[in-house]
Amino acid sequence: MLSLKVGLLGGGSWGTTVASLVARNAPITLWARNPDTVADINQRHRNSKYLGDCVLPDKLVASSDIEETVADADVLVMAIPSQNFRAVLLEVKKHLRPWVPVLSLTKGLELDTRMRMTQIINEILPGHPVGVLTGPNLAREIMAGQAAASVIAMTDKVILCELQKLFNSGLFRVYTNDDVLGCEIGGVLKNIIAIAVGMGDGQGAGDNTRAALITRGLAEVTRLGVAMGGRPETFAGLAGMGDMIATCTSPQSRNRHVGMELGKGRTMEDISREMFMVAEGAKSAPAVMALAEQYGVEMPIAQDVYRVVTGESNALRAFRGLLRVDAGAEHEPG
Ligand SMILES: NC(=O)C1=CN([C@@H]2O[C@H](COP(=O)(O)OP(=O)(O)OC[C@H]3O[C@@H](n4cnc5c(N)ncnc54)[C@H](O)[C@@H]3O)[C@@H](O)[C@H]2O)C=CC1
Ligand SMILES: O=C(CO)COP(=O)(O)O
Repeated sequence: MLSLKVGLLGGGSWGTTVASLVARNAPITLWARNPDTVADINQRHRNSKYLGDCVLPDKLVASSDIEETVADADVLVMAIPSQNFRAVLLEVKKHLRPWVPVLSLTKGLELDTRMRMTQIINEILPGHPVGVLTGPNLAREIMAGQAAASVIAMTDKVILCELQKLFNSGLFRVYTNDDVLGCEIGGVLKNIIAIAVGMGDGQGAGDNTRAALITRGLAEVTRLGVAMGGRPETFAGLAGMGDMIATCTSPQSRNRHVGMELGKGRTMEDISREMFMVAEGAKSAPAVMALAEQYGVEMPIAQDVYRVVTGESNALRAFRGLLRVDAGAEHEPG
């Protein structure tokens, strides 16, 4: 057991899953804003709302007191959806000790500012080492004890290796990477492509179509990621291709689910009304398109997803539109 104390904020599916992984290696407190979730975790070792009947480790302690969770933490982990991330971090700032590493699990951009979560952390908590944990990691599968791999990215190599030990276990292999931007943006952008794939699947598209969308989707994700400063090989790794495959093909993915429902002709408003979990791709799409414009990168698939989630177009038209885009050289020079 490591002696580092971990505070994790966010009592949803992924926050609870990662807290359960860490509980094997180090003492951890999970902060959830909903007192029923806190009671469920502490008394029944379940998070029934988000993870059904999955049994959580006895050692996992939950709290509804953010100060208690953060004040003596040696490491802070953020599992708060992107549009609420800043507000929670501002609350944290009052209680966190200096230099404590802060790790984001969140796969979205802040809509108003187009900022990545690590940029928000740097702005609000300057001086704290900042990183991300990301990869093909569907929460329920991991809770069911299935093997998975992930990437932890941070520029400080010494802290990175210490943090790797917190999350790594037999069935959850954690690799290290120093390309924070590439890993983080890979996790954001694959959600948009998963919506596109869902839109196709919802209309009964075939396996060839799905493979084409995933592959061409990865090409445009890589173009934007590299233009922003990420490394090409990151997008061929777990945080890029790996997460793209898992999210675009799994019935467990919330982003793909949103796409499927759009593909069946439903509106975003209708779909959101029924969902209590976050689908980050739908929220981040406008910020992604703004970044594509800023960096002068063409993203025809993301552009169509953007038009559909904002109600400017519908899934059927989007698909036809994609087929009309001229097919150029597969690999652009440069
Ligand atoms: N579920 C998964 O398999 C994975 C999710 N992620 C990412 O992790 C992040 C969190 O996702 P999930 O836990 O799955 O979402 P979720 O929808 O299951 O849960 C979100 C949680 O955040 C809490 N929350 C929202 N706003 C809050 C606020 N202002 N203060 C306190 N708590 C607040 C909600 O109460 C809820 O407990 C997302 O960015 C997602 O893309 C990453 C990898 C896997
Ligand atoms: O990020 C994820 C898997 O790696 C989870 O994807 P969804 O948010 O689409 O469920």
